[in-house]
Amino acid sequence: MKFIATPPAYDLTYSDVFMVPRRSSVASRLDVDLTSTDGIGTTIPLVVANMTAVSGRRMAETVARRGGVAIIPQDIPTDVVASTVAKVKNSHTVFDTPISVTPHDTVGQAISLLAKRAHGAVVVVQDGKPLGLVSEADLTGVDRFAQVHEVMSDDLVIVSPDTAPEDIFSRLSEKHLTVALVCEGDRLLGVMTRKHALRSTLYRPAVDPDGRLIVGAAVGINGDVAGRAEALLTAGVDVLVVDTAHGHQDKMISGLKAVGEARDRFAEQTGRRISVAAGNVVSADGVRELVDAGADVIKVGVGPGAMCTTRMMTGVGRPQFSAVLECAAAARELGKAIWADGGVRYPRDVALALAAGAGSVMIGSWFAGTYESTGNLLTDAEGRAYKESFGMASARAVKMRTRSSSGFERARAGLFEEGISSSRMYLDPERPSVEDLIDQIISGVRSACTYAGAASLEEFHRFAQVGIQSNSGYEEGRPLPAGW
Ligand SMILES: NC(=O)C1=CN([C@@H]2O[C@H](COP(=O)(O)OP(=O)(O)OC[C@H]3O[C@@H](n4cnc5c(N)ncnc54)[C@H](OP(=O)(O)O)[C@@H]3O)[C@@H](O)[C@H]2O)C=CC1
Ligand SMILES: Nc1nc2c(ncn2[C@@H]2O[C@H](COP(=O)(O)O)[C@@H](O)[C@H]2O)c(=O)[nH]1
Ligand SMILES: [K+]
Repeated sequence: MKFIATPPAYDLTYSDVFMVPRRSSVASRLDVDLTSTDGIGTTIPLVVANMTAVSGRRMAETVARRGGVAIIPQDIPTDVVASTVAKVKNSHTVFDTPISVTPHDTVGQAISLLAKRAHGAVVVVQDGKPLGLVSEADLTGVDRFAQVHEVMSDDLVIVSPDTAPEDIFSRLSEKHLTVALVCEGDRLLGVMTRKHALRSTLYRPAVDPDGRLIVGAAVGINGDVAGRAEALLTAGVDVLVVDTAHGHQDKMISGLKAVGEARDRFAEQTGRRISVAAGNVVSADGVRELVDAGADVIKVGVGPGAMCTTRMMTGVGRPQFSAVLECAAAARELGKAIWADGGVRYPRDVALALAAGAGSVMIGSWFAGTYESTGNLLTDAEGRAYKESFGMASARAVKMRTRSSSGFERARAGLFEEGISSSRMYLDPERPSVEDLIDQIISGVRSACTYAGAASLEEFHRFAQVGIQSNSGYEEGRPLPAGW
């Protein structure tokens, strides 16, 4: 990446910068390969942040199906992470996991399950065999105690797993239906919507050497760090993340070394070396020390996160574009990669982080407002759907994390909060699913690459030309849907 003019002496955020197009020989946005350069195995450069309000099983399987990876947070007990990993590994790599009810379940039960998936349908199944489908329209205005077989539709599109996505799309379009049931014999394997059919030709799932979806998990720097790392490796995680607010500290370095040793033992036993990510830091020195202590990927970002109050509480942190640029260069010199963690609100921010040299971009709060995040779907007084989100250093998260300590210690730890305990992340009615957000981000990034003449992320980083803009420069780029 190069600046088109001498950069200023102060640090820059994503909003401070823009990219200038270059002559391109990349004929189509579909010709851009977005495989991450971080070596984790993702086919798009997106990582879901290890935040309790964001990253769980549904998020993990959905994102991995499109080529990214989710990190299960450090506050989730190890046995729960193990069962989450097992479920993700058992999920189909192409078809979405259905929600099913039996014919005699109630309409109320079906309604409560609908919001668990973005595809908007519940399959009525008896003895493993699908009998019908219920969608929101079938359930609206019906007595909650009615049984689903009374309202279900039995006009179904049933396809075998080897049906081409184009065929599934056409069969659904002909019948004006949204969801196809994918069955092997009588057995329901999964579901595919028209949009899923399109997506399955645009994305490649992120899979492990056995062809199963990948998922990561985090470990903090307190307690039995090596013990948790060993248990997570045994559970089958594909990436381990050693995570704390101030990653450039002694306890991180010793914890990271212990995790690296556990990883190496696991590699000796199984022949598979799992990558370790660690952070957060915002300086080249921090990167070098964490690489030295055994990290393959360095997590970069102090203070940019949407739930994060660190900069306002402490004055500490660094504008994220400059942090990513410096840390990516330091990691690259050592043959390692970084993740740009936090502060991403638009596809342009993802593109700029990749231009600055990030291997992948970590997103938390933006994905909190989706069907797939962990929280329950709530509605406000105006009927708008939202999920509750909170920071991992908020008093709420600290209380959870210190649940085994005394009441006194928990209360004292709660005083050191550096995050928001409760915020509403509204679902975008146009893009309520994390897959919709991924579509938007990835189309933006593909396009950014072709403007730079890049057919891969490595080329994008090499070719990108970046300028500095004023506030009015940024404002000029914003759409004005309501006129002026
Ligand atoms: N990227 C970011 O900007 C930030 C991210 N977070 C996220 O919040 C989560 C919790 O992280 P964390 O608060 O580190 O909690 P942890 O539970 O991981 O504990 C952090 C440990 O580091 C010690 N420590 C020393 N200096 C600091 C410091 N300046 N800030 C925090 N801890 C310090 C703490 O001791 P003691 O409590 O005795 O001081 C404690 O033992 C993580 O997921 C992290 O990524 C949190 C803040 C900033
Ligand atoms: N200072 C804090 N940082 C936090 C907290 N919870 C999460 N985080 C960091 O934010 C990113 C995600 O950023 P986002 O803008 O996409 O939401 C996450 O990975 C952490 O590094 C917190 O409570 N305080
Ligand atoms: K912030």
